[in-house]
Amino acid sequence: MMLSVEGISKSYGKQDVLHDITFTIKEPGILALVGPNGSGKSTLLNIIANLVKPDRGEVTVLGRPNREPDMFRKFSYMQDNTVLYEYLTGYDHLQFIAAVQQLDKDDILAAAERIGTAGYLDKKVSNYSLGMKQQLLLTMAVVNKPKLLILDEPLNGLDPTNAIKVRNLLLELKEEGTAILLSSHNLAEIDRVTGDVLFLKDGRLLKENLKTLEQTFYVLTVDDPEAAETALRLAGIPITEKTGAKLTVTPGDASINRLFLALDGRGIAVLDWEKIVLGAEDRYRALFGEQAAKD
Ligand SMILES: Nc1ncnc2c1ncn2[C@@H]1O[C@H](COP(=O)(O)OP(=O)(O)OP(=O)(O)O)[C@@H](O)[C@H]1O
Repeated sequence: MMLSVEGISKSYGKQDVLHDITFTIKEPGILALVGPNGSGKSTLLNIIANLVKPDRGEVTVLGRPNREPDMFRKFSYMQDNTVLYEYLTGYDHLQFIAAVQQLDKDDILAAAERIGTAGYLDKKVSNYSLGMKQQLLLTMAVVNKPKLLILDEPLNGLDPTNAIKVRNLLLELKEEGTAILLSSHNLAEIDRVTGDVLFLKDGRLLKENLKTLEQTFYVLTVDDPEAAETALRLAGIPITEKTGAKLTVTPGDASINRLFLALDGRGIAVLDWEKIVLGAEDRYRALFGEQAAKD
């Protein structure tokens, strides 16, 4: 078990920010945390990292309570850039972490090369752009090669080139056996790195796997829509919409082959077809509405 979050609740005064949040990460992979501004994403990540105390609930990291003093060695938490010191260099920041984590200079340089910060480590953070700060934070998070990596908005402020680099890095880390929990507002990027999404709504979690078959639709254009409707119903394949010659079907567990066979068996010709997989943004709109999607 990489991470277990069990019954976490947190209020600030009368405001119920998190209500009985429970989820686990059992194996290496990427899990995204999504919700509108102020929905409690940072509060939840801060609680997991033991920076904020919950009112109720337990967090265990790699099988041990997150409150144990040396737990900071086991996982990394990338917060926003307010944790950086403007008057120190990037190297100073990494040296501090290396001292605490008992790492050496080679570890620092390897992480800096990997993330692309090596060229400006000797500059003071006050001279960094938003994207450079973001990359330094990421270097600080990966330098100890953690098994569990928690990232709060890792793509903030990155230009497309660096966003692609970070995306590839996340996918590489996953392949190397890292479990990653990240919050992000960039739903298109989430679709590119994972289908596992936790949506935070009104203090409660909705766990979704966006790559499941319920998120997959086929839009078929057929020569005889009435006969096709009957054939698909008989085959137990649900039709969610019918407009003229176009049928939208959700085959569920049924394969696309079965769908074609059901039609072909009755001599119905499929003139055109399109596969549509709903992503994080579609699901976000359905849960939070159009307004929230513009946040
Ligand atoms: N220390 C605190 N004291 C009082 N209220 C707080 C505190 N920290 C957070 N809150 C409130 O809790 C709610 C959730 O805040 P949080 O920062 O966790 O949201 P978020 O989902 O990370 O938002 P964003 O996407 O804008 O970063 C907000 O209404 C915020 O005002």
